[in-house]
Amino acid sequence: MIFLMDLQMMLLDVIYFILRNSVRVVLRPRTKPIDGELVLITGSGGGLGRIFAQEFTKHGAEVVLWDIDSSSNEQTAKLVHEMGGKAHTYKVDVTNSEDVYRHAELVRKDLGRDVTMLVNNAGVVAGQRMLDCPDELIERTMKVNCHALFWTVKAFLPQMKAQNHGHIVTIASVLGLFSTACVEDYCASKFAAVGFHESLAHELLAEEVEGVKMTLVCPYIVDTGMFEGCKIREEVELLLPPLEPQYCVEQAMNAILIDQPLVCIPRLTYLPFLSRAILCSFSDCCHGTPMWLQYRFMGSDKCMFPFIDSKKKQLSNSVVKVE
Ligand SMILES: NC(=O)C1=CN([C@@H]2O[C@H](COP(=O)(O)OP(=O)(O)OC[C@H]3O[C@@H](n4cnc5c(N)ncnc54)[C@H](OP(=O)(O)O)[C@@H]3O)[C@@H](O)[C@H]2O)C=CC1
Ligand SMILES: CC1=C(/C=C/C(C)=C/C=C/C(C)=C/C=O)C(C)(C)CCC1
Repeated sequence: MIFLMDLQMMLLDVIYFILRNSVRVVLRPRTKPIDGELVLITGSGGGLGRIFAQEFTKHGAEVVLWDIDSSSNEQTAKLVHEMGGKAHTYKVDVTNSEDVYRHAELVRKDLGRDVTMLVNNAGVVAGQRMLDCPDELIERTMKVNCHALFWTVKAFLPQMKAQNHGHIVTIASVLGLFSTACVEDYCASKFAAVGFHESLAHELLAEEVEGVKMTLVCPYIVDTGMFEGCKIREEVELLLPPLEPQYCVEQAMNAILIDQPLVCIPRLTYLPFLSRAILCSFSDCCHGTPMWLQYRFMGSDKCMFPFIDSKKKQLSNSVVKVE
């Protein structure tokens, strides 16, 4: 009897949730104020990380900038200062747990308060065919894109939980939701990042920690140079051009400010995610199956080939320069 009542309650809650979210799509919910929040951004020395620093500053937050490269990170801080914002830079290798814990303590001491929002943005890709790729490069991708999430969350979540206030943002990728050829290291690490993020979100819900929010950001190709050369069929590219970095960050900020749990950018990329869930089990990744036919039609089966070639060229140019 209790089971049936619980089932009925659950179904009513699901219907209420779907209706509420349908209304939210039309009438955008109010954004939360973040002035006064202390936002830590990893990989802030360039690309999306730098723009996140500027956008959080626009909204009145104070930013802590962690990057492995000090000079590009100082550049980001300079841009923030020019906007009248407050930025604090630290040279941190997020793959090194000791380095992360030590710098987390240092931030707490230097600023006299806790980080309230964490944006895990640092990311890398090997850009080589798996069988040609040195083991260290594969390991680096796993460490930066996945292991680092454990270290930073372990460093900052306890205070967020203690104050029942905070927000954890994971910059994953659409390649954490569906995959393509020749980016095995990247897809493995981003699928792992998605799994990590989702499990943590479940943990906070199960523990009824309502004040700590989580947002998973899954962008399509962004024009930052990281995936230079990656190309799908021209006609499809008209519908799905690479994203402008500023647009990508603005969309992510909108999602963060309304506590949205997941955002795929652009929205059209929810479709391949859904189509994978419906059409594909792993065994469907074979010649002639619906998934593969779609990939081939859209040129997404070989979209990374020109990217790998351009990385190879970059590598051989830098070797020639060193010689
Ligand atoms: N560009 C794209 O097409 C897409 C990117 N993404 C994701 O968005 C995020 C940002 O990407 P994007 O801005 O394009 O990439 P960038 O390469 O421009 O920026 C990444 C930053 O992370 C830093 N970084 C790398 N390793 C470490 C480390 N061990 N410790 C601390 N910092 C580190 C880099 O420093 P350095 O330059 O010195 O290596 C760099 O400043 C990544 O997670 C990426 O996977 C998601 C979807 C699409
Ligand atoms: C696979 C695939 C597509 C192409 C996806 C590409 C090219 C994604 C690139 C993403 C990157 C570079 C993410 C970085 O984090 C389409 C056309 C959407 C159709 C469905 C299947």
